[in-house]
Amino acid sequence: MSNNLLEIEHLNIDYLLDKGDFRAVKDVSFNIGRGEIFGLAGESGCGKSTIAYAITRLSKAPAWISGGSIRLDGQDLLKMPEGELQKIRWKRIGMVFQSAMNSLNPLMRVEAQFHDVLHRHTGCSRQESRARAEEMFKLVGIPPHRVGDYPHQFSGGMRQRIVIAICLALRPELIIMDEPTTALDVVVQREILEQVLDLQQTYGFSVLFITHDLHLMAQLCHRIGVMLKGELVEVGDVSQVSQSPTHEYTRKLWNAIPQLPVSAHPPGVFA
Ligand SMILES: Nc1ncnc2c1ncn2[C@@H]1O[C@H](COP(=O)(O)OP(=O)(O)OP(=O)(O)O)[C@@H](O)[C@H]1O
Repeated sequence: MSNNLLEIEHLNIDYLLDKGDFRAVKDVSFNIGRGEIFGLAGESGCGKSTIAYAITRLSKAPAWISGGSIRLDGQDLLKMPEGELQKIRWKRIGMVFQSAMNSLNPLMRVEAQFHDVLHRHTGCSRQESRARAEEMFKLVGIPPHRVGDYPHQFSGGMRQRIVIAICLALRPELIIMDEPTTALDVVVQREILEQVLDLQQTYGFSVLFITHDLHLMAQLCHRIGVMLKGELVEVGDVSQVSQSPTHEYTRKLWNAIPQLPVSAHPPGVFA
């Protein structure tokens, strides 16, 4: 068994527009190891989210995956029938996007939303999913008795934690986090990411972590890939990419923020 959980090779993604096709992702290749937190950095519009959506083939028109492969445990997700892929989404690959907290259904108690996802993928009963919801609430630091509340009864940070809890409830092997805490204030953001890190260390899932915040990325990730205008221009360990970047653009990115205390702690540990 390869130590890589996810292998992306020569991925090309186009937006098919009236004024002509636009290649947003150009020949991108990278791997994510089992239990690894991999960060994707780069300025707005460089193609990070386009890749995130493509991994579980959630890209919507006019996006078109025009080439390459995305393998999970050796199986090419791009060639898989939709029915099989549906079993992989959430069950093996969890997704937490920036506006995820708004994706909770306002009319349904949180407990019922857990049940929806858990029942669909595992066939579990209401009682079992309630127990699971309570367990997950504890893990993300929300009092378990609140599983019966509606989304509006929680703060934005709590709602984002709930989405993470639902995502983790199925014990996915990979979690894609695209700007998971950008909408939150820095204190809440830090708390949530510390929890994600704890959970990652307990359960050993892999993470694809996408953020504009390089400082945060350097504190959380083991390896980082840097994108520029659709191309992956650099990939390496967090210490190499932050301390001796090989690409001029990566140097510029680091120089644009205050000096980082990266060497003061091992990757994946908050300072
Ligand atoms: N639906 C769309 N139609 C046309 N072009 C799009 C569409 N979605 C994204 N793009 C273009 O594709 C490129 C990559 O966008 P993408 O959202 O992947 O970037 P990003 O790196 O995630 O940016 P951000 O950090 O701001 O979210 C951008 O130039 C964007 O304008």
